[in-house]
Formats: sequence, structure tokens, C-alpha cells
Amino acid sequence: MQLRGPVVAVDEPRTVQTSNGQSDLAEVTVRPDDGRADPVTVTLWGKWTETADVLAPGMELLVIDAQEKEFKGEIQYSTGRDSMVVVEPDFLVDVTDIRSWVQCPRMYYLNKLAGLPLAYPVVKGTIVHEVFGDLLRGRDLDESVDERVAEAGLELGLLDRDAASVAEEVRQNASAIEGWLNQGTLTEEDQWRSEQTLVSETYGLKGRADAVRRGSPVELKTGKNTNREPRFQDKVQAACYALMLGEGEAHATEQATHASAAPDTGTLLYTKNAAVERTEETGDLSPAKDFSIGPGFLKYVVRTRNEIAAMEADMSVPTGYEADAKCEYCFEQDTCMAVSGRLEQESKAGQVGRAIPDEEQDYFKRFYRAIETERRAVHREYAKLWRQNADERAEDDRALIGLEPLDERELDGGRWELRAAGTGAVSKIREGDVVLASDGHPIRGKAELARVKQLGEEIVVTTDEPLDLRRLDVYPSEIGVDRMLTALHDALLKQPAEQKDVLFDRRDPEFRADDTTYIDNNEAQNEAVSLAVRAEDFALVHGPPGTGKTYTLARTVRALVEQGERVLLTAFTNRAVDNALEALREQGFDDFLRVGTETGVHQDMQEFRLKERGDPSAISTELREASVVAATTASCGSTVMREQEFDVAIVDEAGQITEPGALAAINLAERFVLVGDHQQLPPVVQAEDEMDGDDTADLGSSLFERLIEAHPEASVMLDRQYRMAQRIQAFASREFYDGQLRPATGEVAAQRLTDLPGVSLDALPAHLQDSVAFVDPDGRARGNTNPDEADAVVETIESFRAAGVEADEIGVIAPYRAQVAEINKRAPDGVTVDTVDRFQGSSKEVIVVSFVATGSLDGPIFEDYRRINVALTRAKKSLVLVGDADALSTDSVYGRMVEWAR
Ligand SMILES: Nc1ncnc2c1ncn2[C@@H]1O[C@H](COP(=O)(O)OP(=O)(O)OP(=O)(O)O)[C@@H](O)[C@H]1O
Repeated sequence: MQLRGPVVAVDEPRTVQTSNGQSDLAEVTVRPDDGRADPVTVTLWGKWTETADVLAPGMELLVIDAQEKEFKGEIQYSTGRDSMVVVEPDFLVDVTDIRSWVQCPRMYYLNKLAGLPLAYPVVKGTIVHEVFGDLLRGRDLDESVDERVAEAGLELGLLDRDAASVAEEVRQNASAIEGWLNQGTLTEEDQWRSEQTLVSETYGLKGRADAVRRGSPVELKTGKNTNREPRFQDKVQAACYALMLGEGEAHATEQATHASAAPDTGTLLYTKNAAVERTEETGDLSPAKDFSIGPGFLKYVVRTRNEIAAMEADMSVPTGYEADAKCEYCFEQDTCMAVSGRLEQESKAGQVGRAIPDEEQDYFKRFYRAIETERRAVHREYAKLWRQNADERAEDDRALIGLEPLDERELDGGRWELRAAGTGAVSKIREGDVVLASDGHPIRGKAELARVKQLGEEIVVTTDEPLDLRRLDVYPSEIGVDRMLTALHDALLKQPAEQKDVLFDRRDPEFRADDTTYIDNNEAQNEAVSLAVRAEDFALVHGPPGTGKTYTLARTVRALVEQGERVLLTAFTNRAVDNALEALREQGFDDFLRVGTETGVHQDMQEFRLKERGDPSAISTELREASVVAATTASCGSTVMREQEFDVAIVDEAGQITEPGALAAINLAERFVLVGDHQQLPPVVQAEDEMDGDDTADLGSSLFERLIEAHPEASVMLDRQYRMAQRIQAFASREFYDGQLRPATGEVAAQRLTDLPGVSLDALPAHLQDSVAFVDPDGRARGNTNPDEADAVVETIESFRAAGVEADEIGVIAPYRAQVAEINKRAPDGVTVDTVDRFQGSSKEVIVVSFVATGSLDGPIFEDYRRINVALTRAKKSLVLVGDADALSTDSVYGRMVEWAR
């Protein structure tokens, strides 16, 4: 039987005398049935007491194959011979993390903190792995090596490597693989497959096995190993995959016990063994080393995984004393000592260097906590893959279900293209995304990581192996949180102290004197460009809706380039990055380089995109020498971008970016300019509910907001807007901008619908003739929808259409996705219906807002008053609010809004 629930108490392990001699035990009290049942005691025997050592109340415990016994009328539970004990099973520990943890827990921590560096052995290792996969899929060796080396062109170039010598080295490694494969093993019956993504809902593991042969894991290592046995940490890694493969097998054959279905051997392939000189090296030079995986080893692996899960649950920092690793033989010793010294962490290796100041220590701890809390929210997303059923996933917009497989086709290079008929349903999945494709269940069925090529009536994805395409699931990613952590590390431990001074309020930002005029028709914009150009540390540009932020930003880039500065241009979204480039182009400047993926970058900017494939020296020179590099803040944390240096970083949409997210960009430059509006959308934090006040404040508010409050003298507010008619902007100006926002020109202020060709006001019903209108359909909210409101919205749209307004000039904003779907069902083609978040940064001639709520409000409908500011400032000529006036009037802000609109 399985016992699962939160831990209530953990007793100290003790030793008792049993009929089989002495044995250790620890008693743990849990509330089974996910905490719904009364507490019971479970006795963990033998080595499982090591897991009891790391357990704490509140953690989730799973005992697989627990024994149940009645003793004096009370049911008692204990571990038996086949039991497995899993701590926090919903927290998926990465297999490569377990591998570094067994070497030294501190190494695990350092890797997590500092991220992957751009280093030749890492890049070469990746190429060899890819070639391995290609060979397994039957590709020609030379073709594969040339192709994979070319794909790594940018990284190799930045490392000053040339393609020919890398290809030679890769070929030497690959010959070990080829030799081994050619021993007659690669046949159909052998059931080979490469790169299998594995997720275990039982043992809380995730990872990607290099290859699987006859159900057993094969791991590739690009180093050498002249011992007969594989390295211990490599065996641990292979055993993790064995455990997960066993679980998959058990699901497929509906066996109850997973561990017994696990393969009992694993293979390690040390490719460098094939390249060493046999005359100089002694020992076992065969690349392939098999080992047997017994039940005891699998349990050891699970206990090790438990140590990580428990440490992550209480967010403690490992010291290195947990392992008997010898620091003096460790390559990481210097880094370990430096990090320990600077962050004042206890460490087995010791400490060197001076500790960073207290306020920075504090900052590190606060943000570390907040980021790790956010990581746990990502892990809850993973758990939804098996905790929610298909309908719930679809309802949550996280899956496309009920697809009908159409056909599959093998592509050049051995990958597959799968097609299925869609159902018309929508989800968060977008073209270009990497998702989990499955034949029905993303974890328990056959599943593959897939890249989405096309969505719509026909759905097309590419995968490593074919399968019946029946379902696509969002596959959560930790890359965002990983990068935030690395940015935090880089900001505090790599940046010079003088640069940090202004961030920690030890010094005020400084400005040079200069009175050049950059923009002659808008004083605030001119002042903003000037401030940015004169800044020795940073400048802040506050741009309310439609005030020409993008225009000003583009002018700033040009001014900086004219001074010979190298500029990094970034924004939170790809769209804003491309908009800024478009504005630059309109101003006659196109000497920029766009860094981003093919699917992320707008069609119009593809010609400026840096291609990562090709001749190393040519591509890397292109990047190194570009005077303007444009990328999203998320990609500023990539290994490639982390190698770049700039004079100035300009960050657009800065109000929407978490503080560590912004650090990723400003770490790369000596000075920075933040452009944004903290009265519009704040950073999106998934773990909002879990974070206590302080943590949310840390991730939920932007660096822009913190600095503009601390240093108003380093900011300029753009106060003239080029978008809205006077009447439309009045409420937002008063409510959110102290009445300072004004139309830039008389034309902007006085614009009317009749300015649009073919539109006649007379054709509109009287209540829609004013540029701001309020419609109360007296509807009733049902959950997150309000069908009567949806009807009123559609009727309003029809009136505007009848008066001659084009469908694509009309936008509808609703607070919930359910209401968006409700309206979309009935709205005419061409009208954009969406949530506020998707409307930020855009505008329409006519905007209709649906508020949904009826009765009395228990909080701002759009989550946050900043969202209503965004919703009300998208319209140029006509804004119609559709809502329940009585309900809205129960809130003071909405009450004033109704007064204004009626
Ligand atoms: N100084 C100016 N002179 C003339 N036109 C301007 C000026 N500044 C901005 N504009 C025009 O006003 C419009 C809005 O500008 P822009 O797109 O830069 O606004 P924004 O603040 O970035 O908008 P959003 O609120 O959507 O981010 C554009 O058409 C732009 O060309």
C-alpha cells in the first residue's frame, strides 16, 4: 500500500534489538490521504532513517509499499523490504543535480547559483551528445559532425575555436561511439532510442537520458575513465534513469511495483578513451562500461534525491560537510572558497575574500528566498501534469486534448514530423514552443518533447521519435528562475563595488552637464534623452500610455551611438524589442543586431537577426562588433549574452520586469536607462499566494519602481500623450498620474470617430456618440463569465461596425480568459478580444471593456488597479465600459470611474 501526506512530527532515530540483530529505526507521524486523514505513525527502518534525518514537519512524505499491521487495536505502518520512501514527491529533482550532489552538495549549490559558463568542454560535450543522438537515428557520421559543429558556430567563435579542429576532436570522440554501435548492436530488435525525456511522479525526478537500449539507460561522458568500473556519480545518474524507465514500464504494463520493473544494468560510454594514446595510458581503455543496478543502489539513489528535496524545501544552504568529498582534489575549490567568503557561508573548503556589505548580504538572502519560492511554483506546474486530468488541463489552458492523429513523416536527420487535426480549442501553447506531445497522457503514456511548428485546424510538431499525436501539454521550465538566480549572483559577486553603490543607496546617481537638444517639439522627451545621455550611473524614463516612450528610446539609442557608445537594447517582450527597432528604422538608423530565436523575432526584423549557425569567427565577430545589440531581458541571461559587455543598457517595459530580471540586463553594462511605467502592469509572479508580504514585494515590484521612488531626481516623466482623445485620457490622468498627463496636440485632444474614413456618428445609437460611454446590461456573473455582458459587448461592436468602423479597429478587453472566450464565440471576425496583459503596449480606435463582476466587489476586478489603468488607456477615439454600475460603485476607484464615464 501507499502512504502519503504531510509530516506532522519526526522522532529521533534510535537503535533497537530485533530478532535479526541490531537495527535503526525512526518514527514519523504523517497525515495520510494528502492530509485529510487522522495522523498515523510510520516506522522507517534501517537506512531510511537517513531520510528521517532530513525530514521536517510540513514536508510531504510518500512511502511506497508500506507494511500495514494491527497492534493492540491500532494500525501501524512501517517500511518493508520493497519499500521506497520519497520526500516531497511533487518536487522534481533534476538527475544531473543528483549527480553533482553526490560529488559534493556544495558543488550542486554553486552550479545552481552561477549557472553554466561559456566554456569549451561544455560546448564540445553538447556537440558530442548531439552527434551520438544523430548516429542512433541512423545519420551519417561526417554529415552529423559538420552540421552540429556549424550549429554551435557562435559559441565556438566566442571561445576562439575554429570549426575544423573542433570537428576533428568531436570525430575522435564519436569514433568511440561508432565503434561501439558497430559491434552489431544497432538493430531493430535492439530497441534503441536517443534522448528520452523522463519525468517521475513517484520518485520526484526529471531528466533526459542520453540513450536507452533494450530498456536500459546508456549515458555518454566525453571525458576519459581508465578504471574498469564507471565513476560513482555516473552510475548514480544512470540509476536514476533506470528508476524512471522502470516506472514507465510499470505504467505501460499496469504493474503496481515500479522499482522491480527497473532495468538491472546500465552502461557508461567514456568517449575520450578512444582518443587516448595507448602507449601512454594504462588501465581499461574500453569506452563502454556496464554495471549492474541492484535494489539497494536504487534505494540509495532515492535517499540522495530526498536530501536535495528536503534541503530545497527548507531553503537551506549546503556546507560541503554533508559529503566526505576531499576539497583539496576539487576543481571548484577556489570558486567555492570565494563564494563562501563573500557571502559569509559556512563551507568545508574554507573561505577567502572579503564579505560583501551587510545590505548586499541581506538583499541576496531575500531574493534567494523569493526566487526559490517562485521555483516551487514552477514545480507545482510540473505536478499538474499528473495531478490534473485532461479536462482540467485543457480548462486551465495548459493542454490541447482530443487531437486526431493524421500522419507522421521522417525528416532528414532522423527527426519526425507529426500531424494531427485540432479541435479549435485554444491554450497557452504558441507556435515555436517546446511542449510535451503524447498519445494521451504526458507522463503515464508515450510522450516526447516536441517543437510546435503549426497550430490551428491542423497541428504540426517535430519530435525525436514518432507517436500517436493526441495531446499537447505545456512543459514548465525552470530556465526563468535559474536565470534570475544567476543574475543575482553576477550582480553581487561579479560587479565592481562602485557600480553597486547606486543600487544600494550608498551614493546618489551622477550626471554630466550638457545642453544638446535632441527632440525639439516635446520638452519632456528631450529632457529624457538628455538625462539618459548625461547619466554616469543610471537614468529613469517614466512613460505613461502613448507618450512616445518608444520614440524617445530610439532617439536615445541614436544619441548614445553618435557618442561612440556600445548599446544593449532590451525589453521584457520580443514585441517591444522589435517595436523599438522599428522606431529606430523609422528614424533612419538600422545598424543594429537582433539576438533571439527565429520564432521569437518578428518577420520584419529577421534580416537583422544573428544566426548562430555558421563560421565561428564570422558570427562571433558580428556580435562582438555590433554597436547596438537588441534582445529580451530573458535572453540577456544566456551563456552567450553573459559574455558581452556594453557601455549602456537600455531596458524598456522596465515596470514589468522583476528586479533580478532587470539585473540580467544591467549586469552587462556600465550604465543603464530604465524606461517604463510602474502605474501599468507589474512583474508577473507565479508564486504570489505563497510569498509572505516581503517576498512578494521583492519579486512583485520592479527595480524601476524602487529606483524612481528613491531617486525622483534621476527620472523624467513624459507628460504629453499622442494617443487618446481628451475625454478618454482624463480619468487615467487624474487617477494615476496626478493630473499631469495631457494630450500632446490639439489634434490628439479633439480626435473623433468621424475622423476615420467612412464613419458617421449619426448611425450610432445616442449613448455611444460620446467618446466615453457606460453600458449597464443588468447582467449576472456566473463564475468568471457574464453572458449578458457578452451580449451587450457584441451588440456594441455591431453598432460601431454599422457606423462604418472596421473590425480591426475595435478591441475588447475582459478580466478573465473565460469571459474572453464567451465574447469570442460571438464577436465578428477581425475584432481582437483579449485580457489586459495581452493588450499592454497596443492601442485601437475603439475599445470595449467588460467588467463581468456583479454584486459587491471583493477586490479590484482586474487583480490590481494598474491593470484597469492599462485597460482604460488603449482607446484612441471611443471607449465603452460595459459593467454593473451598482457593483462597481462599491469600490472607490471604480466608483469614480463610473461617475466619469456616465
Ligand atoms: N515628439 C514626437 N513628435 C511627433 N510624434 C511623436 C513624438 N513622440 C511620439 N510620437 C508619435 O506618437 C505615437 C506614440 O508613440 P510611441 O509608440 O513611441 O508611444 P509609446 O509611449 O511607446 O506607447 P505605449 O504606451 O504603447 O508604450 C507614435 O506614432 C509616435 O511616432
